[in-house]
Amino acid sequence: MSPNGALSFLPPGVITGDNVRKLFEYARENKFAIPAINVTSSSVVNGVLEAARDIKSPIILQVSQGGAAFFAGKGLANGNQEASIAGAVAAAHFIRAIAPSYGVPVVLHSDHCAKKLLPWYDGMLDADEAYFKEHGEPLFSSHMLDLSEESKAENIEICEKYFARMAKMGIWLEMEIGITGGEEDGVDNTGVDNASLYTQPEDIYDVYSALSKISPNFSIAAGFGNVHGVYKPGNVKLRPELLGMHQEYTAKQISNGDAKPLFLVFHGGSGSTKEEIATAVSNGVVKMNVDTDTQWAYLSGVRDFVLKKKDYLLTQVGNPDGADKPNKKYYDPRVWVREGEKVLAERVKEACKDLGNEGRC
Ligand SMILES: O=C(CO)COP(=O)(O)O
Ligand SMILES: O=C[C@H](O)COP(=O)(O)O
Ligand SMILES: [Zn+2]
Ligand SMILES: [Zn+2]
Repeated sequence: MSPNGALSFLPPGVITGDNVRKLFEYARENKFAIPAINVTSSSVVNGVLEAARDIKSPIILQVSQGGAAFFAGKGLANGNQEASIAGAVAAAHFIRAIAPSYGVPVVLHSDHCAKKLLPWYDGMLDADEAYFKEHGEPLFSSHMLDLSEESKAENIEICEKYFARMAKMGIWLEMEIGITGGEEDGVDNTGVDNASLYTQPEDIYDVYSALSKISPNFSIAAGFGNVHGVYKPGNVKLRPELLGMHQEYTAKQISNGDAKPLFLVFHGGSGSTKEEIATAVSNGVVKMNVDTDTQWAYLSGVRDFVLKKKDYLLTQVGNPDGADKPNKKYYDPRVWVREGEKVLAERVKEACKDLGNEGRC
């Protein structure tokens, strides 16, 4: 652990621009990483922020396209990504309003955006530009483009186009090359050929070389066997040691003395072993995404409460303490939703500890 307050140069609340790069540089130098937790409601946001505050950890909150639509409300039409745009913007404003109260730096990010979802991305960038006009910084800290299903040339070309627009506001870009298995935003990659789950060092260098001409503020989600979700151990193996090879290859090409020039992102963090996580971090992973395990944690808290208090939850009035006893204090969402938040917060703390992110600010 670094001395308390090592990241005190960062303000509490949502950080953008150079501050995001400084955070990732500091993490890469000091061999730790920051978990990125998918948030789908204000309750999930609060549970994650509470955990980060309690153990003095910087934190990344991210919305997926589906998670953003949920934030806006599943009752809204989303045919043209309107709910995903409105929900992402609403989540961002909520997080911006509340994050300073928790006293830790927060990176506000959007998750996978495949080619067919670019209208969602455009909507978020419009919101960034409007916010930038008024406040001199973007609404979000960073966004992810995931063109990993397209050809490498098209992937890089679309990234360059968007990154030029983002760089004007100092927005960080996370891009993906090599496919994450499992499922994301309804894109089913469960049957994808194993070889495409492991990104090649030459491909990473091509990305680095194109994007570094625009701005240093980008990271690469390289496939090293990553899979979204938690499954029985199968035939795909996580190989975080490959990331060291990527660093070496790019370092050799640019030969400027920088041994670890890449900022790398670990997708599919749920279900990974402590050892896999540590190896990834030692090879320059600065961000690890965790969704499935935090979903499970939240559910576990609610489920255990409901099962334990079942006899207080079957009728509005009447429980083991008396036929006339009201059950309001058990079915109030502030009681049972809170139980989900508590277990979620513990899982977030575990992710921070696994990544060496505890006590950093
Ligand atoms: O990579 C993720 C989000 O982009 C999260 O993956 P898991 O759900 O496997 O943790
Ligand atoms: O892409 C993976 C994340 O876990 C987001 O999942 P989601 O698309 O179901 O919200
Ligand atoms: Zn992907
Ligand atoms: Zn992912």
